[in-house]
This record gives sequence, C-alpha cells and structure tokens, in this order.
Amino acid sequence: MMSLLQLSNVAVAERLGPISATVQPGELVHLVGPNGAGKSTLLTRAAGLSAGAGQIIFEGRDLSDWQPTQLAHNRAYLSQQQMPPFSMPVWHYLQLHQPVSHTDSVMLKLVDDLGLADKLSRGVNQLSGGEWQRVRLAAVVLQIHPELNPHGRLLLLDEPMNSLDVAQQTALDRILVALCEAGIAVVMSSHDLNHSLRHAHTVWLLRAGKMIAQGSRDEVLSPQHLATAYNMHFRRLQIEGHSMLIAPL
Ligand SMILES: Nc1ncnc2c1ncn2[C@@H]1O[C@H](COP(=O)(O)OP(=O)(O)OP(=O)(O)O)[C@@H](O)[C@H]1O
Repeated sequence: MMSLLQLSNVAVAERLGPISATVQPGELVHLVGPNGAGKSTLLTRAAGLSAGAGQIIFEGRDLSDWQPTQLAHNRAYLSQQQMPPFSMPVWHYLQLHQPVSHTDSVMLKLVDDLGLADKLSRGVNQLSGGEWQRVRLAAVVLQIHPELNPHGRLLLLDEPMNSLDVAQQTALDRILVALCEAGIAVVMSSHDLNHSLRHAHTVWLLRAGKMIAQGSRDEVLSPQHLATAYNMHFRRLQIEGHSMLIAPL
C-alpha cells in the first residue's frame, strides 16, 4: 500500500534530521520529545510551509510540486497557539475555513462538540485562551472534514491540547478518533506522555532533531527510550488495565 505521507531524510539546517518515516491513512501519530527537539520544525516542514533537505511525498507527489491552494484542500495545519491580532466574529472565522460557503450542519455539530455554540457571535479576540484554541481547532477540522471535503487526507496539529481543560481534551480526542476512523491521518505533537501512551497508534520520539524511536506507543514510550530522550527514569505501571508512566520526583 502506498503511504499517505512519506518522509525521506528530511532535514532543516542543523535543527532537524535526517528523519525518515511514513504515515498511513487513518493513522494517529503522536510526536513527542523535549522542548527544542524539533517537533514544530518537523510539522511545518511536513505541512509544506518551510524548506529544507530530503524528500516528502504526499499522496504520491513530491510536496514541492503541490500548489499552496491545492495543498489547503488536502491537508490542514494548526500552528502553536497565538492570540489573534485581528477581530472578527467566531462564526465568520469558521466560515472562512470551511470548504462550503453556507453554515453547514457539520460546522454546527463541531461547534457544539467543542462547547462553542454560545460563542459564535463573539469576537475572536474576546475569547479565553482555551476558547480561542477550540475555535482554531474547529477551523482546521472543518478544512479537511470528510463530509465537507472529498480531498481531505491529513491533519497536522502542533500541541493541539494546549490550553484545553480535561473535558475539552476528551472532546477533542473523540473528534480525532472519528476523523481517523473516516480515514484522515493525524500527526500531532504533545508533551503529555500518558495521553500518548493511551491514544496514539504510533509514536515518533525526537531528541535534539533526531528520531530516537518510532513505532507502537508501547515500544516507543518505554522507560529505556524515555531515559535517552529526557534523561529521566520513568516507571511504567499498569492501573486498571491501562499503562501509566510515573515521572521520578
Ligand atoms: N526560526 C528559527 N531559527 C533558528 N532556529 C530555530 C527557529 N525556530 C526554532 N529553532 C530551533 O530549532 C530547534 C527545534 O525547535 P522546535 O520549535 O522545532 O522544537 P519543539 O520540539 O517544537 O519544541 P517545544 O516542545 O519547545 O515546542 C530548537 O533548538 C530551536 O531553538
């Protein structure tokens, strides 16, 4: 089977690489590693938003051959959170990002699932940090939503759980699971190792720009690999059928 996304010796100056990895349709990849490991650099490169060495094949075509407008139909990218430097109502911001021009039932359901129904007429610069993060998430999900866009394939998310409370994190988890079940691949960075240990299909562990382990969550999030990445000696326990990582004090 052809991979959806294939990274071959991808590198960015001395900050990242060489990284080789593949992503399959419907796969949920968690990108983990210490601050400065290169997670954001890898995501922007995979999104086609920065240049560097190596090759990226997306849907069978070299990423550098894609036009930006075409790419926007097939993949969506969420950068790390910044508060908006502009003002517009939430509903308008969301309409700008969805592939259909009318207010669609998919948008209304997503807005409801993310607890934004009573914020639609609020200005985007008058939201709390977590509310603005949920609006940004709704926008990128709409961009590639399988019910609105037949071309949507890939969602790249840089620390999507930032600023979300635990209920909102769970709501987002459900949305991501449903997207993966519909065949969308998700690659997201995260600092919550226990969340990755529970939800990721695949984990890529980066340290100092290098991929030090990639594979199933159980293999990659082992105390041995984590000691190499973080220089910390985690313990892994089984609690009510779930694996959990306990950090040393
Ligand atoms: N614009 C830039 N120019 C030069 N170096 C940069 C730039 N942005 C980031 N870096 C460096 O590249 C390396 C990787 O940074 P990156 O932001 O990709 O890490 P990260 O894993 O996403 O970190 P964090 O967990 O802190 O968000 C770091 O050493 C960082 O200092």
